[in-house]
Amino acid sequence: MKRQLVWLRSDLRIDDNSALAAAAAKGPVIAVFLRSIPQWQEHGHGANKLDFWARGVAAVKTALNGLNIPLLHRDIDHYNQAPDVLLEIAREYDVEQLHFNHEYALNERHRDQAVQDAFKQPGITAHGYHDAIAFAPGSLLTGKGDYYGVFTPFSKAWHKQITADQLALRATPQVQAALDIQSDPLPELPKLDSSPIDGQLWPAGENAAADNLARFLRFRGRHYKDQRDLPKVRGTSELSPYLALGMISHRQCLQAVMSENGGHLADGDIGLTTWVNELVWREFYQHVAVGFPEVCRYQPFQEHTKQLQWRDDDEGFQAWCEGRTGYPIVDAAMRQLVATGWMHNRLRMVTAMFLSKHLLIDWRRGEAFFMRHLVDGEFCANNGGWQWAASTGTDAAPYFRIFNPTTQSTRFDADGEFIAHWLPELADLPAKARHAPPQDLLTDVPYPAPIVDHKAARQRALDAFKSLTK
Ligand SMILES: Cc1cc2nc3c(=O)[nH]c(=O)nc-3n(C[C@H](O)[C@H](O)[C@H](O)COP(=O)(O)OP(=O)(O)OC[C@H]3O[C@@H](n4cnc5c(N)ncnc54)[C@H](O)[C@@H]3O)c2cc1C
Repeated sequence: MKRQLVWLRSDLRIDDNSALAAAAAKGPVIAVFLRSIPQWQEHGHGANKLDFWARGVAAVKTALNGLNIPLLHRDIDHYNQAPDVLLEIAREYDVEQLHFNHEYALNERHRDQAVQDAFKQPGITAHGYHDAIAFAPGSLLTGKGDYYGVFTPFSKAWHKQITADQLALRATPQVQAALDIQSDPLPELPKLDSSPIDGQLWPAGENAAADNLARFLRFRGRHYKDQRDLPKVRGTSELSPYLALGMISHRQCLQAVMSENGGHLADGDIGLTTWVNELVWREFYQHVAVGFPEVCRYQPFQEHTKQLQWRDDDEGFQAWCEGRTGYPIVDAAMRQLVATGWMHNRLRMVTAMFLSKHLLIDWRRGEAFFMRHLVDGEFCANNGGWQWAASTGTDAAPYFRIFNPTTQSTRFDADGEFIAHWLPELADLPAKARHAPPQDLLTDVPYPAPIVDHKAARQRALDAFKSLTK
């Protein structure tokens, strides 16, 4: 029987993996991973994500080997080397078909098209599967046949049209007869410009992801709506790194919700259905990347916002990066990001808005900084989130909606515990004073005064947006 080659990328799991299931149904399987560190660095990924990725590959290798599926490992510098490297493997190992799951950002789509073209050869083909999201981009469109540029109608259409087939879990391959092919040893990560965070913070692999999901649904899912905005509470799933690298699938998440929620995704427990909505947001931004590919070239979704005159302010940017803005909630969040590779969603919105509105610094600088530190860094969600905050994107926050960081702080970290945790220098202040410490309480405390005045900065941003012509 001819062999099947599965090319793993951001789908590092053996359960519920469309490409792997399809390959295993056809014949003996070999898997391959192409490590593309220079290319991923060009895409802005930093040590945290690269390390998590490497650990994920190690975990999937163990799982594949348990099925007698060998994992080959190749290093390439750039995606344009992928077609040749894959063809060479296909020829060497007598492969009939290459199988992979689609990725939707622009460079990845170009890479995959080039691979598919290269595989149009006698006796050898390549097949891509829509696996990472429920609807293939282009299959969920507005009445006019356009991609959705607004979330709410997208979400309504998603819930209306979703089918049991789309949600059905793909078969896990059976153990196959051993092949006379050894897995490659996995190389160490090369020296990067910074060290990754402690790997124990984010254990990699599908077992860790499944445990996280089970714990979330058991203990926190039903409280999600009430607790998801409170950064000091562990109220969200913390599954984003696992979803970003496919150590768990959206189908596994949705099936688990349905079994907790009487088979429903949109009705039933409000905590669980609110959580489903976040998974739909994830899917929405992946459709946006395909429907509006300019966003993948770091262009604003809202064309007229190209006119915005962003401020050149390296000092302000540095203060934001290092958590020294004098706005405790912003600074605490930035320190959480740098220390853990993750930031709470509410605070991603607050810090992104602070950079793009209060400091009027180009959102792309913030997007890149997030990408460099996030262990869950994923182009579509990160770009979507940043463009939302900067009022340049789909569903953009209207430009005049500018979060007051201090109000956000008193609302979502009422007792200042999150601030005290990440800014221990403020922990001895009375809880209420931690949100906007009065200068007289800071005489012996090494904490800066606010680098901008909220009111004045807000007005500056409003003026900048008002001056744009549509
Ligand atoms: C400026 C900014 C940048 C962001 N960058 C990223 C990023 O690089 N990678 C990333 O996965 N998410 C990003 N998000 C979305 C969101 O903040 C994270 O997905 C979420 O905080 C992850 O925590 P969680 O897994 O506990 O989420 P939960 O609240 O448990 O949500 C479940 C899952 O839904 C998805 N999700 C939730 N919210 C969103 C959203 N707004 N957009 C898209 N998907 C969502 C994630 O996959 C998440 O794991 C960003 C948001 C903003 C505002």
